Amino acid sequence: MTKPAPILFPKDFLWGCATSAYQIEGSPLADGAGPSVWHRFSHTPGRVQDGDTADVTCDHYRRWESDVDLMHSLGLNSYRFSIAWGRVLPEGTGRINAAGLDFYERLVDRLLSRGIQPMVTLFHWDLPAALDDRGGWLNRDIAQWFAEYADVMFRRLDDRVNYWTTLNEPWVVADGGYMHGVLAPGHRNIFEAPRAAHHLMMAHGAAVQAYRATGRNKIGLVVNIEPKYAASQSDADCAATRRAEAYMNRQYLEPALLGSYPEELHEVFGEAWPQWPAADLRLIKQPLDYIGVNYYTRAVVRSDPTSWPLKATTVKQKQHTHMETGWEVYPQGLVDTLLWIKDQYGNPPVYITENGACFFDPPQVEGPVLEDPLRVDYLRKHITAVHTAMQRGADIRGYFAWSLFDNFEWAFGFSKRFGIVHMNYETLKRTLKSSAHFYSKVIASNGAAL
Ligand SMILES: N=[N+]=NCCCCNC(=O)[C@@H]1[C@H]2[C@H](O)[C@@H](O)[C@H](O)[C@@H](CO)[C@@H]12
Repeated sequence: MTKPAPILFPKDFLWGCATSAYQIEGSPLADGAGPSVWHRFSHTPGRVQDGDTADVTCDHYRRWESDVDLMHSLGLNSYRFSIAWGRVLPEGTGRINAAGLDFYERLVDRLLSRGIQPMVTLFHWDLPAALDDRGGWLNRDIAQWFAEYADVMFRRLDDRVNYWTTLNEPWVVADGGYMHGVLAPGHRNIFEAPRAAHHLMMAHGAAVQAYRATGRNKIGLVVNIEPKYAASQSDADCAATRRAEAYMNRQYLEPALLGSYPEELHEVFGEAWPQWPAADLRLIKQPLDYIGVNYYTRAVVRSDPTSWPLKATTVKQKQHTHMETGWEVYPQGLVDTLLWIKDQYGNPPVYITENGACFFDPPQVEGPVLEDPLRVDYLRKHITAVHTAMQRGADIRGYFAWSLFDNFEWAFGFSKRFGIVHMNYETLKRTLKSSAHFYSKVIASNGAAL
């Protein structure tokens, strides 16, 4: 029996971790920063589990130098983070806050000095509250507001940042923030959700268009993809699965890549689905250098006429492990997702911009390392899935584990831990988990340690 050939990734493959500003920085109002909708939302009683806020969280705003050194010690060759729009433009447009720009410039310079490539996300959900007061994602003008902010960042950092992302997961903002009201800004309105989604994508297009005027590097869009599998071959279950796939996975990819929306959205939104001007879709469909895919789990879907608005519901797969969020662990779903993108959208360059899991970590035991075997197994199987898809022709350029640290998990507060590094929120001590050591070995061996 010959040993299987060792898994090896390309020499220039990006190996990183991902975070976002509101989730790790803390000090949301320091040095002239303007509040975001998430600062407002987390300070609104009842919105976030246990009343948690990100006023401190990982205190990365003050500990960023040693945090970059920690990334370097793990052997990361890239790091995906986001800019807090309100630190740079406290009112969202107009006046620039120099201290905010300086923070991100210093962070980028330190990353580069440690041989770590920054991948910078311009919007990771923390919209300036001042813009929400002007309608936020419901105001068509936001496309220009976002392009203005993006241009400020391009002009300051494009000489050092090689990878830009406009938006992180527009689906979560539209679905959580406007359809179901469980995320900032907390609206529950089927007429608002498609408009917010559309204006998010117009903002994406306007920022890419602005980038092409001066930019010299790469820019893309990050979407969360959750592959949908019909619970049965019945017409009802197959139709429900198509609706779910259109609503979550195609509603953002297809205007960006094809300049059109899936037909199923008319059925999903009914009278709430507007007739968008063709010029809007032309703005959204800007040539991209890559697609970022955030993958966590899959969904097995059946028809459910009582479920709003999809008339579809997820069928729990009790035979598989689940995370603390209730998400099924299903590595094959990542292979299927990457091959679906390859086959449906012309094999665009893809980065896995987020992949990770939150399990109930064992209580912190004394000692240098926290054991988290379930997360090691999750990462091993999903990184192997990436390699499998690459061997079958998918053009994957990098992988970012979510997340570097345990951090503020939105409406879950601090109750969910996705980090490969444990965060003690009282002492702010960072402690490597065994998943950090595992990931470090995978990077050092370029995959052979899987
Ligand atoms: N049902 N369900 N299925 C899965 C749908 C996942 C949608 N949420 C995400 O992808 C968020 C992404 C976000 O970027 C990050 O800021 C979050 O911390 C992680 C972890 O939550 C993930």
